[in-house]
Amino acid sequence: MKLDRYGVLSIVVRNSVQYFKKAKLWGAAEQCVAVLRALALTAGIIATQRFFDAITEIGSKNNYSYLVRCLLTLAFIIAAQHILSGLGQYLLSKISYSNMGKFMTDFQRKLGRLPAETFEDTTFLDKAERAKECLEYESLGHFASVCLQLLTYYIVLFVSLGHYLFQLSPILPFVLIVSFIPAILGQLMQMRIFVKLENENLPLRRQSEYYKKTIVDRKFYKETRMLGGFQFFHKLFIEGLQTLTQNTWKTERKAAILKFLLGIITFLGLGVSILILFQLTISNDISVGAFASVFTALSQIFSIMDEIVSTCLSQGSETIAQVVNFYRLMDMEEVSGAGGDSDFTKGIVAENVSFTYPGSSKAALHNVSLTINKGETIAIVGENGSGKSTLVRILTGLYSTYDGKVIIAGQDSKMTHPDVLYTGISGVFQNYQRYKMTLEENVSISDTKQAVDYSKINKVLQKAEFNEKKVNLQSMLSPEYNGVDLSGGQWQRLAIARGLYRNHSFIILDEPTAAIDPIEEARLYNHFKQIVKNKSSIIVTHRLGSVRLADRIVVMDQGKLAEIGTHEELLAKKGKYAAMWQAQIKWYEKSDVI
Ligand SMILES: Nc1ncnc2c1ncn2[C@@H]1O[C@H](COP(=O)(O)OP(=O)(O)OP(=O)(O)O)[C@@H](O)[C@H]1O
Repeated sequence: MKLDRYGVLSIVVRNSVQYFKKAKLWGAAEQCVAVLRALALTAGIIATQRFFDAITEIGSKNNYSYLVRCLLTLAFIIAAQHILSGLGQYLLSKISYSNMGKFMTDFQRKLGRLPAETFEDTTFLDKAERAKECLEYESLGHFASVCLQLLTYYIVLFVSLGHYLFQLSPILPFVLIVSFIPAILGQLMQMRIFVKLENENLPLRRQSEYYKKTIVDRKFYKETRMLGGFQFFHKLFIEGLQTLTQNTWKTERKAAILKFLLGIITFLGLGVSILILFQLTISNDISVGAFASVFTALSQIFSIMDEIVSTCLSQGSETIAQVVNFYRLMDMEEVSGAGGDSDFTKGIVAENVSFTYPGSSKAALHNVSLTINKGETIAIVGENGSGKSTLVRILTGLYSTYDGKVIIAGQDSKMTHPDVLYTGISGVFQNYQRYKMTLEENVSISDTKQAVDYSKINKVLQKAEFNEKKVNLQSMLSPEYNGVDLSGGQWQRLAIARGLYRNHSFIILDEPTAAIDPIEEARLYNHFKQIVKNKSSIIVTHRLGSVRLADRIVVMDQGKLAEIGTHEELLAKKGKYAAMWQAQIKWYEKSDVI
């Protein structure tokens, strides 16, 4: 029989093995302590019985030394129980923290090795978010710990305690277990109710969190205030919160009634167990000491059973879905490919490339063929959604699940490892990052494999015309960390400097210039063309004044390469480019850029 890779048993075994691999000797120590805790608990009940028996017999036997020995044994066992319990807690938290870090590292490494296009898939992003939550709440460690404790603590406890009770009366362990069945059923029903509640509440909670952000988050608040959106978002936030509270309250009420009814049945079971004990004592089948020890231990036994059900069944079954999601993600196929040496004199060649985003039914690119020669600057223009950025991502080797063929610097992008492809490629994209770090780090982060080259940082900042006087290389660029913020335009120049700092033979500017006016952008791009002389480059923009000096211009339309040629050739063609140029020419009329 073949085991389902994501079935409960497989996942329990896999997660426990991972837990042990990460915790090593500490994990073995934790389980040994769990066995000793279980044995100490049973030993405590037996020692209590012996102690009570010794007291009841003291009048007839006068055996004081035996009584003292029983008392000392009991005291020793109780002390051992406390020490073992503390040790167990210590080991659990020690392993939890160190394992959480190790699982998190595995997870981050895995994300780093997944194909870039995976991150365009919203269902994947949702799964990754849930896997992150699973790690943050230490669910993997807790789940492994619960499963292992089931073996090393609860089973050992039940065998040892059950054996003791069975010796007193074979019916006693049976009654205890039967009287606990309603509690098990109750927990299962509660679990279902709460899982349903969680499924209903999850999207509502995310939405409410989002509305809260629109009011208080730095990214949103300016627009929210300016547009007078506070009341609107606040109302949505309150409505969401009310629905969440109502749902929770209804479920809690249902669960409380259920718990109360089942509690009565369990209480009756407890009563029956006491009656049996009483009967056994009266008929001299068990000693008074045995009655006293089991009677005092009954509530402890019940709370242990309750613990098993709530920890193992309830928490365990809630967590398993998260754990399965985590391992499914960890099993996702990674980017792979051969090594090799890139040769950028061979340029970049795309042949009949088509691409559809994961989860999308419409192709973003259809049959695009394009060659970029060494030292050539290609501009890509086209309307919103025409496929410019997608084409760039494929030409730089970021996406590899396309149809057709792409050869980057002599390497087939589907067969070559991305690390090889990215060597020699640099880029600045629309949503470039504003790192909350120093100016120096913000630039040098694009080439962390080399030692920081300060003169190169200054040079690229100059080339990108970054001229913010109030900062130096060590200035922290974030008001949140007592630093300064830059204007949108300066951030864009800084992003271009970052792109130039990285060693490259092929560079892409994918519209990082929206915060710069059209004339300034055109000037910057013309300057850029001089900087990247002898290197292949791509400029993506909507503003045609910036692309006039490109060696060739590619016009994208609905995922297809509609036109290609120099500015003059495309104007002469009187096609899409010529129409776009006519529409924009007035932007540049009074400037000497074009
Ligand atoms: N993550 C995604 N999932 C599904 N479809 C996407 C995704 N990203 C882009 N698309 C779609 O692919 C097509 C091409 O998008 P792309 O971003 O390449 O266009 P673009 O020309 O760069 O647009 P813009 O000028 O607005 O940046 C569009 O129809 C877009 O809706």
